[in-house]
Amino acid sequence: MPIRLGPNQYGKAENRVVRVYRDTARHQIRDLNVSTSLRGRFEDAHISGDQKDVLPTDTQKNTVFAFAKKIGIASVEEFAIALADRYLEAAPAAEGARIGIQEYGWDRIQVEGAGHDHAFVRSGQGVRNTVVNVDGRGDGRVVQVVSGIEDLTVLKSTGSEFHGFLKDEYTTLPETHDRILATSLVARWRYDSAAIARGGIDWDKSYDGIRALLLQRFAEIHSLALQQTLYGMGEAVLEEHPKVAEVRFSAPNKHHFLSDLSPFGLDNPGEVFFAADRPYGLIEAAVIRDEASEPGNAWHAVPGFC
Ligand SMILES: O=c1[nH]c(=O)c2[nH]c(=O)[nH]c2[nH]1
Repeated sequence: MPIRLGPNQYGKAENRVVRVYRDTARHQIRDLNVSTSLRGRFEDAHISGDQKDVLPTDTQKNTVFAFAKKIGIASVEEFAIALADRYLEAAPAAEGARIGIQEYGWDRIQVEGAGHDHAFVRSGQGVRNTVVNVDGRGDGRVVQVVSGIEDLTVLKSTGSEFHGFLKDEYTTLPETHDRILATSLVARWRYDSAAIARGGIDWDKSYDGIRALLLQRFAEIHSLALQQTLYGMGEAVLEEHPKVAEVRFSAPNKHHFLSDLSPFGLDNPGEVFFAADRPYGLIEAAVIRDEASEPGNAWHAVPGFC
């Protein structure tokens, strides 16, 4: 029976590494969840069981911690690219490496109006992430970076409408000119591969700017649908960040239904809502620059995006 090995990759998932910078009394920390994967010519490992080409996942884990000390974590993107390059150097059978990182933010605890030197509180608004794919080695290698934010829960209590939609015999949804709009946003943006190759991207600054812009546009756009809000947010990112080639969103529409208080003789002009858990609308969209570079493997194994 003709049978062959299909797509495969292997690595160490969810290495939780915390790097403390303690060169001065004012410490800094970076708190990461790093998942590594190698892909390439690994048929022997699967078919005959010969592991000569396999750089163990344990070694991949050790490299994450050793690199956190040796090169530090300037940004999740830089750290991921350095790890990918290292694995490709160490494992000749590997043709590509994928490094996914989530970063948990920590704010300084405020004590008497000042941020404490070494006590932190987890920042609660969205988890930064990146997925880096490197194919090949040396000058000809292709580096793709998709960075983003997840679990960014936002709500506006007005400035959102939904009407004029298609109706059939099963439609019961009332049209509304004033509703709550809320979502737990996942946004990912792909950097142009040519811009990455030229270098000089300030990854942390770019992340901070895009995050702030997404929030600003969510607040400012008078929404006619979550779809239109997402498009407007993506458009703003592409306009202000020339090194970004495309933005993709996955946004659950966290429905807030007006509670019917009429049985109790009470009116309810948009004041009391039932926050439904499920089902939820799931709105997903990509906003793409016309002359964007080809994505190549950029979206490799990034689930949840159309
Ligand atoms: O912003 C929305 N988009 C939809 O597609 C949709 N569908 C729905 O029932 N409510 C909403 N809201």
